[in-house]
Amino acid sequence: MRDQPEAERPDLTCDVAIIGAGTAGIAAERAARDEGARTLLIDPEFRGTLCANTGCMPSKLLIVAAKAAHDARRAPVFGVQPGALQVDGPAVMTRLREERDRFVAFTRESFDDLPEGTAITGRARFTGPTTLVLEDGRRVQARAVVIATGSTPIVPPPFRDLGPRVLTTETIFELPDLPDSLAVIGGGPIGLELAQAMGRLGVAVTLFDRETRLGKARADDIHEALSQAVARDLTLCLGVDTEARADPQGIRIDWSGPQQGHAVFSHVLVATGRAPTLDGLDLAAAGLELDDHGTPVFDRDTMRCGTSAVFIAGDADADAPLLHEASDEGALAGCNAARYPQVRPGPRSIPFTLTFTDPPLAQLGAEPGDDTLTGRSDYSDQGRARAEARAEGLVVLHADPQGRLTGAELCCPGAEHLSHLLVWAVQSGATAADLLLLPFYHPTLEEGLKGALKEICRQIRLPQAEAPATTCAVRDA
Ligand SMILES: Cc1cc2nc3c(=O)[nH]c(=O)nc-3n(C[C@H](O)[C@H](O)[C@H](O)COP(=O)(O)OP(=O)(O)OC[C@H]3O[C@@H](n4cnc5c(N)ncnc54)[C@H](O)[C@@H]3O)c2cc1C
Ligand SMILES: NC(=O)c1ccc[n+]([C@@H]2O[C@H](COP(=O)([O-])OP(=O)(O)OC[C@H]3O[C@@H](n4cnc5c(N)ncnc54)[C@H](O)[C@@H]3O)[C@@H](O)[C@H]2O)c1
Repeated sequence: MRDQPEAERPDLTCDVAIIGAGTAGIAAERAARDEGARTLLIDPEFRGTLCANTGCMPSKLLIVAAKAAHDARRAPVFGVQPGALQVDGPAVMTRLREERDRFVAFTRESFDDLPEGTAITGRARFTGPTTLVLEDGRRVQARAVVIATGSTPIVPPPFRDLGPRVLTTETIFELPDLPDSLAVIGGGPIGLELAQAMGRLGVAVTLFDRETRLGKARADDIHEALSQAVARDLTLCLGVDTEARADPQGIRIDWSGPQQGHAVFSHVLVATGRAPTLDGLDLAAAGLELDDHGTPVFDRDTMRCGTSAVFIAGDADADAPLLHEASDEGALAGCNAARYPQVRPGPRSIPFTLTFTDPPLAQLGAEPGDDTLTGRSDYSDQGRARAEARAEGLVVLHADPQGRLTGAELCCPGAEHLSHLLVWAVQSGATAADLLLLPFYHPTLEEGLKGALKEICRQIRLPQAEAPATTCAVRDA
């Protein structure tokens, strides 16, 4: 530094500068510090993670309120009469925000544990391969940089500039009351989860998507189960183009394609995807190679961008925009940034997505190939699901020619838990026969997996023996 002219001398120096204090950035900072690096964690707001503020947690809080309404509405199936159902919209939104704020406070408290001088408030942009400048003019020089700037909702042109009735996940959780009616544009995880929850809370919801496939469901029968389920709570309008304009009563949506029509909604939720937050970072100054979408080209085993000293993690890399991936990628990026130039590949978990509809949609592992074995379990008459009056959907398991499980698709009651068991089984290298030898308690949703596991075993003559203690004959003896 000493031979740099004073005007170019950095105000702040460190081994690893992390841009963005969300889940990925927090994990990167911790991992780099654990490796002995001097770190700076830079964020304009330090408001806590997206997950806690406007992502996973508030969306799940809305979903649990919707579940309470749904359970009350279907209680008469069991002979239980809860009386006339009333949903208190302001109370739903108040509880959501109170609980959300608790989660946010926890993520903010983690900033208090940072070593003094580590948290730097400001918006960063590159001025060179490992140099940054903050809005207030402070210059930062690092040995390596981690980009962990997250993502931002995409709002297509027809929905821009129509005022506060057009919502994104940045604004929907701030509503003082539930909307009277809601058009949801986009049937990905965000659109599906929030549309079904709002529908169950009594909001008249129509979900529009320009594609005919919801939630990127990979298998036709899984998609069929999902769309049948959500269509009970809302109106589906798929494969259509939408136009929007302001109307005295709200927002008018005109749609065209296989179906045509128009309607006025009090609010519109735009859930048409999220883009990495890379604008304003001046990636050109960092000299990074960019893909067609302007995202740095990086190695997902090391999180390194090309041959540079820049690493990327979380939604910013547009690879797998999920909480557990942001956390894992952050840790890997931070570790490698601290060790730079000694960069090593880190472990990556197998692909796993879970959309919290009811029933949930879960997909894990690789897509099936030509030699993939498949086994199915039908949940439309599964014992425990039937007892709970929610028997529907199916599980499809995939295995390699030796019977080793490689992936699964689920849309059935309990899929969020069943898919966890299955992803653990896949990651541990278990075969279908191995799982059949494990205990299955009765009567559970897990028992429903046996049909699919046996079908795989039959195809390659693997033993279909079950763990003896779980068979009725032994239990009854
Ligand atoms: C409604 C919704 C529901 C979701 N539900 C789930 C779910 O159930 N399960 C799941 O696994 N995932 C879910 N996700 C996805 C998950 O929330 C994200 O993948 C994850 O939170 C991304 O973390 P991140 O660290 O990449 O980004 P963030 O937490 O957004 O952090 C990015 C940080 O970068 C900062 N920043 C941006 N630009 C700059 C700059 N120039 N300089 C300095 N700082 C900057 C921002 O201020 C921010 O603090 C959901 C997302 C949404 C929107
Ligand atoms: N449970 C979870 O894990 C969870 C929940 C919510 C969000 N997320 C994460 O957030 C990310 C973003 O979610 P998302 O649902 O916004 O995005 P997405 O990209 O997954 O889905 C967007 C949907 O909008 C549709 N679409 C795009 N442009 C459109 C247009 N102009 N008109 C009509 N439809 C249009 C697409 O066909 C697609 O179905 C997801 O990829 C996921 O990783 C995860």
